[in-house]
Amino acid sequence: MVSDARAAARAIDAMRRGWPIAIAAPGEAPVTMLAIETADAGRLAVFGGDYALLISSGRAETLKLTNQRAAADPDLPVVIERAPWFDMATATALADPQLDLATPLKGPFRTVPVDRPRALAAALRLARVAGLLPAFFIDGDAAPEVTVDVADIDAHEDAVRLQIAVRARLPVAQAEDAEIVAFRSPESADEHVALVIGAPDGNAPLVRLHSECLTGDVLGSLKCDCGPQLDAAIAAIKASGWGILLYLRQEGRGIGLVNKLRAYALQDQGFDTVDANTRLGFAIDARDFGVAARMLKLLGQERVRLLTNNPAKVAGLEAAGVAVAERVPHSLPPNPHNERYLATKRDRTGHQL
Ligand SMILES: Nc1nc2c(ncn2[C@@H]2O[C@H](COP(=O)(O)OP(=O)(O)OP(=O)(O)O)[C@@H](O)[C@H]2O)c(=O)[nH]1
Ligand SMILES: [Zn+2]
Repeated sequence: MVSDARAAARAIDAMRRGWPIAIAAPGEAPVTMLAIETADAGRLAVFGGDYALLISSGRAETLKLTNQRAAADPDLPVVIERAPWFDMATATALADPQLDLATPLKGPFRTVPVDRPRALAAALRLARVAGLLPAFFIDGDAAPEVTVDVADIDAHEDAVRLQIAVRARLPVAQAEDAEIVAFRSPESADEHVALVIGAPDGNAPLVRLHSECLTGDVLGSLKCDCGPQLDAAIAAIKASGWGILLYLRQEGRGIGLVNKLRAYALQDQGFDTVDANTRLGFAIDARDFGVAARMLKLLGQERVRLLTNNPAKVAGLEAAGVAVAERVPHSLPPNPHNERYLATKRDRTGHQL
């Protein structure tokens, strides 16, 4: 099958509108699916058939529905066999952890062996990219709006076709001698940008990979350290002579704004940042730093000094062919609202604070 760069984008659009799609993987029968979050009783009736339910293994673990699996791996899907009493409310309770504590899950549910692992895992990835809860009705008889091949979904997430779209001078409050560079790829609507501060001086640039955080960067949220880290990164780069801030459109560590805010709502119920992601059915960190490496290479930089406390950022750049000559710590004083968040990063996600 010839890869169709637009197929994944069309499938994402269809899922967000509540339309059925199909995913095909080589050697597997195609899976027809309807995202639970955007479905309703009418759409489910049209989807019809003897549908089953698809959730991630992290979500299944939370619901104690694991498929004879030892450890939760968010990439491995779990399929729940159709029961005659299934309806929208049942599916919503499986998909959305908001009511886990308030309303105990009804059952019994029976999981069945996963017969099309690649297509089903790709569905969960596509839901994350679409910013939806990773949960689907599958195997209805409705005709899909679009059929997407797993190769198209891989291409959608691959930065290989990323290019510089435009460069312009952008004096900013902390650095008047800055230039903004915007990047685009044909597959993805994400427009990542780089802020190049100062002029190359022969030394490896001081680089910061900053993942988008609307609440912290724009609204001054005290729940995280993003806003102060952003300001301090620009100041540190300016003070170092020259360097590059990459502003990556990876809101919520790659799960999107709405899903991050769902995680915040779970944090209001007492779960920490790690458990909140797992309860939603996502990986703890869904980011791929290959895109950052590609941006640095397009800017001619294959050796950097990296401002971070996160070893995964160092490893991600190195794996994608950008040498990290030095890791420069980037910690800011905690406030009463983000103390626990920072402690969780240190204790559960390996941050070197
Ligand atoms: N899913 C989720 N994302 C969050 C939460 N709090 C902050 N974020 C996101 O985490 C990202 C911020 O991480 P960064 O500061 O880039 O990186 P880091 O992994 O903390 O590593 P450092 O380089 O050491 O700062 C942003 O995309 C935020 O939106 C949360 O509770 N849940
Ligand atoms: Zn933040």
